Amino acid sequence: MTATLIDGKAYAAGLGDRIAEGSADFSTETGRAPGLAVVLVGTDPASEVYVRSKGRMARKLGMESFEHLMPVDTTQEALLALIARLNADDAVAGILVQLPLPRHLDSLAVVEAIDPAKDVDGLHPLNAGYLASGLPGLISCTPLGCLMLLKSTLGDLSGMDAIVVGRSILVGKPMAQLLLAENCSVTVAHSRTRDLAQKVGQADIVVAAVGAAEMIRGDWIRPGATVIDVGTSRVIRDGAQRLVGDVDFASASEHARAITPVPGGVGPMTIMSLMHNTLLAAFRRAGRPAPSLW
Ligand SMILES: Nc1nc2c(c(=O)[nH]1)N[C@@H](CN(C=O)c1ccc(C(=O)N[C@@H](CCC(=O)O)C(=O)O)cc1)CN2
Repeated sequence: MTATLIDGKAYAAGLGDRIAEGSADFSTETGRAPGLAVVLVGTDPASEVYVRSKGRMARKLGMESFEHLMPVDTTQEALLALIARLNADDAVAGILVQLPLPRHLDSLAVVEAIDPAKDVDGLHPLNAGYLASGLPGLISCTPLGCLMLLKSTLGDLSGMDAIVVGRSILVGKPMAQLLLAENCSVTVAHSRTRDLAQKVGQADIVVAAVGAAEMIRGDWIRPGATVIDVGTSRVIRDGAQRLVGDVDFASASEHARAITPVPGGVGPMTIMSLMHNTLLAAFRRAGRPAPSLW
Protein backbone atom coordinates (compact mmCIF):
# COMPACT_ATOMS: atom_id res chain seq x y z
CA MET A 1 0.00 0.00 0.00
CA THR A 2 1.26 3.50 -0.75
CA ALA A 3 -0.44 6.12 1.36
CA THR A 4 -2.32 9.13 0.04
CA LEU A 5 -0.72 12.42 1.09
CA ILE A 6 -2.86 14.63 3.31
CA ASP A 7 -2.00 18.05 1.93
CA GLY A 8 -2.21 20.50 4.84
CA LYS A 9 -0.93 23.35 2.72
CA ALA A 10 -3.79 22.97 0.21
CA TYR A 11 -6.43 22.52 2.94
CA ALA A 12 -5.11 25.60 4.78
CA ALA A 13 -5.24 27.65 1.55
CA GLY A 14 -8.92 26.75 1.02
CA LEU A 15 -9.77 27.49 4.64
CA GLY A 16 -7.90 30.79 4.32
CA ASP A 17 -10.18 31.81 1.42
CA ARG A 18 -13.25 31.16 3.58
CA ILE A 19 -11.73 33.03 6.53
CA ALA A 20 -10.96 36.02 4.29
CA GLU A 21 -14.62 36.10 3.20
CA GLY A 22 -15.78 35.88 6.82
CA SER A 23 -13.33 38.59 7.79
CA ALA A 24 -14.63 40.90 5.04
CA ASP A 25 -18.23 40.26 6.17
CA PHE A 26 -17.23 41.00 9.77
CA SER A 27 -15.59 44.29 8.76
CA THR A 28 -18.66 45.32 6.72
CA GLU A 29 -21.06 44.46 9.55
CA THR A 30 -19.10 46.05 12.40
CA GLY A 31 -16.98 48.74 10.70
CA ARG A 32 -13.86 47.16 12.21
CA ALA A 33 -11.54 44.35 11.10
CA PRO A 34 -10.99 41.38 13.45
CA GLY A 35 -7.88 42.23 15.49
CA LEU A 36 -5.12 39.77 16.47
CA ALA A 37 -2.42 40.71 19.00
CA VAL A 38 0.72 38.58 18.84
CA VAL A 39 3.25 38.86 21.67
CA LEU A 40 6.86 37.68 21.33
CA VAL A 41 9.38 37.87 24.17
CA GLY A 42 12.99 37.51 23.10
CA THR A 43 14.69 36.74 19.80
CA ASP A 44 14.37 32.98 19.31
CA PRO A 45 14.78 32.72 15.50
CA ALA A 46 12.06 30.09 14.97
CA SER A 47 9.59 32.04 17.13
CA GLU A 48 10.40 35.22 15.19
CA VAL A 49 9.55 33.41 11.93
CA TYR A 50 6.24 32.08 13.32
CA VAL A 51 5.25 35.48 14.72
CA ARG A 52 6.03 37.22 11.42
CA SER A 53 4.02 34.56 9.54
CA LYS A 54 1.06 35.04 11.87
CA GLY A 55 1.07 38.81 11.40
CA ARG A 56 1.45 38.49 7.63
CA MET A 57 -1.34 35.91 7.37
CA ALA A 58 -3.70 37.99 9.54
CA ARG A 59 -3.20 41.02 7.25
CA LYS A 60 -3.59 38.87 4.12
CA LEU A 61 -6.97 37.65 5.39
CA GLY A 62 -8.20 41.19 6.08
CA MET A 63 -7.52 41.26 9.82
CA GLU A 64 -5.69 43.85 11.85
CA SER A 65 -2.40 42.64 13.33
CA PHE A 66 -0.87 44.11 16.47
CA GLU A 67 2.66 42.83 17.02
CA HIS A 68 4.31 43.30 20.40
CA LEU A 69 8.00 42.43 20.36
CA MET A 70 9.48 42.52 23.87
CA PRO A 71 13.12 42.17 24.95
CA VAL A 72 14.37 38.86 26.35
CA ASP A 73 14.76 40.35 29.86
CA THR A 74 11.08 41.39 30.04
CA THR A 75 9.74 40.86 33.56
CA GLN A 76 6.67 38.84 34.43
CA GLU A 77 5.02 42.07 35.68
CA ALA A 78 5.68 43.90 32.39
CA LEU A 79 4.28 41.00 30.36
CA LEU A 80 1.18 40.71 32.57
CA ALA A 81 0.67 44.49 32.28
CA LEU A 82 0.72 44.22 28.46
CA ILE A 83 -1.79 41.37 28.58
CA ALA A 84 -4.08 43.39 30.85
CA ARG A 85 -3.97 46.25 28.30
CA LEU A 86 -4.75 43.88 25.41
CA ASN A 87 -7.61 42.29 27.40
CA ALA A 88 -9.16 45.75 27.80
CA ASP A 89 -8.57 46.84 24.18
CA ASP A 90 -11.78 46.64 22.14
CA ALA A 91 -9.85 46.51 18.86
CA VAL A 92 -8.25 43.21 19.92
CA ALA A 93 -10.39 40.08 19.41
CA GLY A 94 -7.57 37.59 19.90
CA ILE A 95 -4.36 37.47 21.93
CA LEU A 96 -1.52 35.02 21.43
CA VAL A 97 1.73 34.78 23.38
CA GLN A 98 4.31 32.89 21.34
CA LEU A 99 5.76 29.86 23.15
CA PRO A 100 8.17 28.88 24.50
CA LEU A 101 8.74 31.93 26.71
CA PRO A 102 12.21 32.63 28.17
CA ARG A 103 12.79 30.41 31.21
CA HIS A 104 12.47 33.15 33.83
CA LEU A 105 8.83 33.71 32.86
CA ASP A 106 5.91 31.64 34.18
CA SER A 107 4.06 30.53 31.01
CA LEU A 108 1.03 29.15 32.80
CA ALA A 109 0.48 32.39 34.75
CA VAL A 110 0.82 34.34 31.49
CA VAL A 111 -1.72 32.15 29.67
CA GLU A 112 -4.08 32.35 32.65
CA ALA A 113 -3.93 36.15 32.50
CA ILE A 114 -5.40 36.21 28.98
CA ASP A 115 -9.15 36.85 28.79
CA PRO A 116 -10.47 33.33 27.89
CA ALA A 117 -12.74 34.87 25.23
CA LYS A 118 -9.60 36.30 23.53
CA ASP A 119 -7.44 33.20 24.08
CA VAL A 120 -7.19 32.26 20.39
CA ASP A 121 -4.49 29.69 21.22
CA GLY A 122 -7.11 27.81 23.28
CA LEU A 123 -4.63 27.23 26.10
CA HIS A 124 -6.38 28.95 29.02
CA PRO A 125 -7.51 26.36 31.60
CA LEU A 126 -11.10 27.54 31.12
CA ASN A 127 -10.94 26.75 27.39
CA ALA A 128 -9.29 23.39 28.13
CA GLY A 129 -12.13 22.72 30.59
CA TYR A 130 -14.78 23.74 28.04
CA LEU A 131 -13.26 21.30 25.56
CA ALA A 132 -13.20 18.47 28.13
CA SER A 133 -16.84 19.27 29.03
CA GLY A 134 -18.03 19.42 25.42
CA LEU A 135 -18.84 23.14 25.71
CA PRO A 136 -18.05 25.78 23.08
CA GLY A 137 -14.81 27.62 23.76
CA LEU A 138 -11.63 28.20 21.79
CA ILE A 139 -9.64 25.13 20.74
CA SER A 140 -5.86 24.86 20.65
CA CYS A 141 -4.67 25.54 17.09
CA THR A 142 -2.54 22.51 16.19
CA PRO A 143 -5.06 19.88 17.42
CA LEU A 144 -7.88 21.80 15.74
CA GLY A 145 -5.92 21.73 12.47
CA CYS A 146 -5.27 17.98 12.90
CA LEU A 147 -8.98 17.34 13.43
CA MET A 148 -9.88 19.32 10.30
CA LEU A 149 -7.43 17.19 8.26
CA LEU A 150 -8.73 13.95 9.78
CA LYS A 151 -12.37 14.80 9.07
CA SER A 152 -11.62 15.95 5.54
CA THR A 153 -9.83 12.64 4.93
CA LEU A 154 -12.01 10.16 6.82
CA GLY A 155 -15.40 11.85 7.27
CA ASP A 156 -17.15 10.46 10.35
CA LEU A 157 -14.61 9.27 12.95
CA SER A 158 -17.18 7.52 15.17
CA GLY A 159 -16.07 4.19 16.61
CA MET A 160 -12.48 4.45 15.38
CA ASP A 161 -9.52 3.51 17.58
CA ALA A 162 -7.16 6.46 17.91
CA ILE A 163 -3.82 6.81 19.62
CA VAL A 164 -2.26 10.16 20.49
CA VAL A 165 1.44 9.82 21.18
CA GLY A 166 2.34 12.76 23.45
CA ARG A 167 0.49 14.44 26.30
CA SER A 168 1.44 18.12 26.08
CA ILE A 169 -1.01 20.88 26.95
CA LEU A 170 -0.42 22.42 23.51
CA VAL A 171 -1.19 19.29 21.45
CA GLY A 172 -1.57 15.84 23.07
CA LYS A 173 -4.20 16.51 25.72
CA PRO A 174 -6.54 18.69 23.60
CA MET A 175 -6.12 16.29 20.64
CA ALA A 176 -7.28 13.39 22.79
CA GLN A 177 -10.31 15.40 23.94
CA LEU A 178 -11.22 16.33 20.36
CA LEU A 179 -11.04 12.70 19.21
CA LEU A 180 -13.13 11.61 22.18
CA ALA A 181 -15.73 14.23 21.23
CA GLU A 182 -15.78 12.65 17.75
CA ASN A 183 -16.65 9.30 19.39
CA CYS A 184 -13.23 7.69 18.92
CA SER A 185 -11.83 5.27 21.50
CA VAL A 186 -8.70 7.13 22.50
CA THR A 187 -5.38 5.95 23.94
CA VAL A 188 -2.90 8.60 25.10
CA ALA A 189 0.68 7.31 25.05
CA HIS A 190 3.68 9.04 26.61
CA SER A 191 7.27 8.51 27.71
CA ARG A 192 6.27 5.90 30.34
CA THR A 193 3.96 3.92 28.03
CA ARG A 194 4.82 0.24 27.71
CA ASP A 195 4.53 -1.69 24.43
CA LEU A 196 4.13 1.47 22.37
CA ALA A 197 4.62 -0.34 19.06
CA GLN A 198 1.82 -2.77 19.88
CA LYS A 199 -0.54 0.04 20.98
CA VAL A 200 0.21 2.09 17.83
CA GLY A 201 -0.42 -1.06 15.78
CA GLN A 202 -4.02 -1.28 17.03
CA ALA A 203 -5.02 2.23 15.99
CA ASP A 204 -7.05 3.35 12.99
CA ILE A 205 -5.78 6.89 13.63
CA VAL A 206 -2.27 7.73 14.84
CA VAL A 207 -1.49 11.29 15.94
CA ALA A 208 2.23 11.62 16.66
CA ALA A 209 3.19 14.58 18.83
CA VAL A 210 6.25 13.58 20.82
CA GLY A 211 8.95 15.80 19.31
CA ALA A 212 11.38 12.92 18.66
CA ALA A 213 12.66 12.60 15.09
CA GLU A 214 11.20 9.58 13.24
CA MET A 215 10.59 7.71 16.49
CA ILE A 216 7.46 5.95 15.21
CA ARG A 217 8.44 3.29 12.73
CA GLY A 218 6.45 2.38 9.67
CA ASP A 219 6.12 -1.28 10.59
CA TRP A 220 4.26 -0.27 13.79
CA ILE A 221 1.43 1.24 11.72
CA ARG A 222 -1.68 -0.88 11.20
CA PRO A 223 -2.29 -1.44 7.47
CA GLY A 224 -4.81 1.15 6.29
CA ALA A 225 -4.44 3.49 9.29
CA THR A 226 -4.39 7.28 8.94
CA VAL A 227 -1.31 9.03 10.30
CA ILE A 228 -1.11 12.67 11.42
CA ASP A 229 2.45 13.76 12.15
CA VAL A 230 2.75 16.86 14.36
CA GLY A 231 6.52 16.59 14.91
CA THR A 232 9.09 18.87 13.31
CA SER A 233 12.74 18.07 14.04
CA ARG A 234 15.75 19.31 12.12
CA VAL A 235 18.22 16.55 11.30
CA ILE A 236 21.37 16.36 9.18
CA ARG A 237 20.93 13.79 6.41
CA ASP A 238 23.57 13.24 3.73
CA GLY A 239 25.31 16.41 4.84
CA ALA A 240 22.20 18.56 4.43
CA GLN A 241 19.72 19.84 7.02
CA ARG A 242 16.22 18.36 6.69
CA LEU A 243 12.95 18.75 8.54
CA VAL A 244 11.42 15.43 9.62
CA GLY A 245 8.43 14.41 11.70
CA ASP A 246 7.91 12.03 14.61
CA VAL A 247 7.01 9.26 12.13
CA ASP A 248 9.41 7.56 9.74
CA PHE A 249 7.57 8.86 6.68
CA ALA A 250 9.03 6.54 4.02
CA SER A 251 8.23 3.28 5.83
CA ALA A 252 4.91 4.54 7.27
CA SER A 253 3.74 5.39 3.73
CA GLU A 254 4.02 1.68 2.89
CA HIS A 255 1.49 0.79 5.62
CA ALA A 256 -0.85 3.76 6.06
CA ARG A 257 -3.89 4.62 3.99
CA ALA A 258 -3.19 8.37 4.35
CA ILE A 259 -0.42 10.39 5.99
CA THR A 260 0.57 14.02 6.51
CA PRO A 261 3.99 15.05 5.16
CA VAL A 262 6.51 17.13 7.12
CA PRO A 263 6.75 19.91 6.08
CA GLY A 264 3.42 20.79 4.46
CA GLY A 265 1.05 18.75 6.64
CA VAL A 266 0.06 19.90 10.10
CA GLY A 267 2.34 23.01 10.23
CA PRO A 268 0.34 25.21 7.82
CA MET A 269 -2.86 24.21 9.66
CA THR A 270 -1.54 25.62 12.96
CA ILE A 271 -1.41 29.16 11.62
CA MET A 272 -4.70 28.86 9.71
CA SER A 273 -6.49 27.50 12.80
CA LEU A 274 -5.25 30.58 14.66
CA MET A 275 -6.87 32.77 11.99
CA HIS A 276 -10.04 30.67 12.28
CA ASN A 277 -10.10 31.18 16.05
CA THR A 278 -9.48 34.92 15.73
CA LEU A 279 -12.44 35.32 13.39
CA LEU A 280 -14.60 33.19 15.70
CA ALA A 281 -13.57 35.25 18.74
CA ALA A 282 -14.31 38.49 16.87
CA PHE A 283 -17.83 37.37 15.87
CA ARG A 284 -18.60 36.14 19.39
CA ARG A 285 -17.31 39.39 20.91
CA ALA A 286 -19.56 41.37 18.57
CA GLY A 287 -22.52 39.16 19.60
CA ARG A 288 -22.99 37.96 16.03
CA PRO A 289 -23.28 34.39 14.68
CA ALA A 290 -19.95 33.15 13.36
CA PRO A 291 -19.89 31.48 9.93
CA SER A 292 -19.23 27.76 9.85
CA LEU A 293 -15.91 27.38 8.00
CA TRP A 294 -15.03 23.69 8.01
N1 LIG B 1 1.54 30.29 21.35
C1 LIG B 1 1.91 29.27 20.55
N2 LIG B 1 3.21 28.92 20.51
C2 LIG B 1 3.56 27.87 19.71
C3 LIG B 1 2.61 27.19 18.92
C4 LIG B 1 1.26 27.57 19.02
O1 LIG B 1 0.34 26.98 18.39
N3 LIG B 1 0.95 28.62 19.83
N4 LIG B 1 3.02 26.19 18.03
C5 LIG B 1 4.43 26.01 17.74
C6 LIG B 1 5.01 26.88 16.68
N5 LIG B 1 4.11 27.28 15.59
C7 LIG B 1 3.27 28.31 15.79
O2 LIG B 1 3.37 29.07 16.70
C8 LIG B 1 4.25 26.72 14.28
C9 LIG B 1 5.09 25.67 14.02
C10 LIG B 1 5.27 25.18 12.71
C11 LIG B 1 4.59 25.76 11.66
C12 LIG B 1 4.80 25.32 10.26
O3 LIG B 1 4.13 25.79 9.37
N6 LIG B 1 5.76 24.44 9.99
C13 LIG B 1 6.10 24.05 8.64
C14 LIG B 1 7.60 23.91 8.52
C15 LIG B 1 8.29 25.21 8.68
C16 LIG B 1 9.81 25.09 8.58
O4 LIG B 1 10.30 24.81 7.51
O5 LIG B 1 10.46 25.29 9.62
C17 LIG B 1 5.48 22.71 8.29
O6 LIG B 1 5.36 21.85 9.17
O7 LIG B 1 5.11 22.56 7.12
C18 LIG B 1 3.73 26.80 11.92
C19 LIG B 1 3.57 27.26 13.21
C20 LIG B 1 5.24 26.27 19.01
N7 LIG B 1 4.86 27.49 19.65
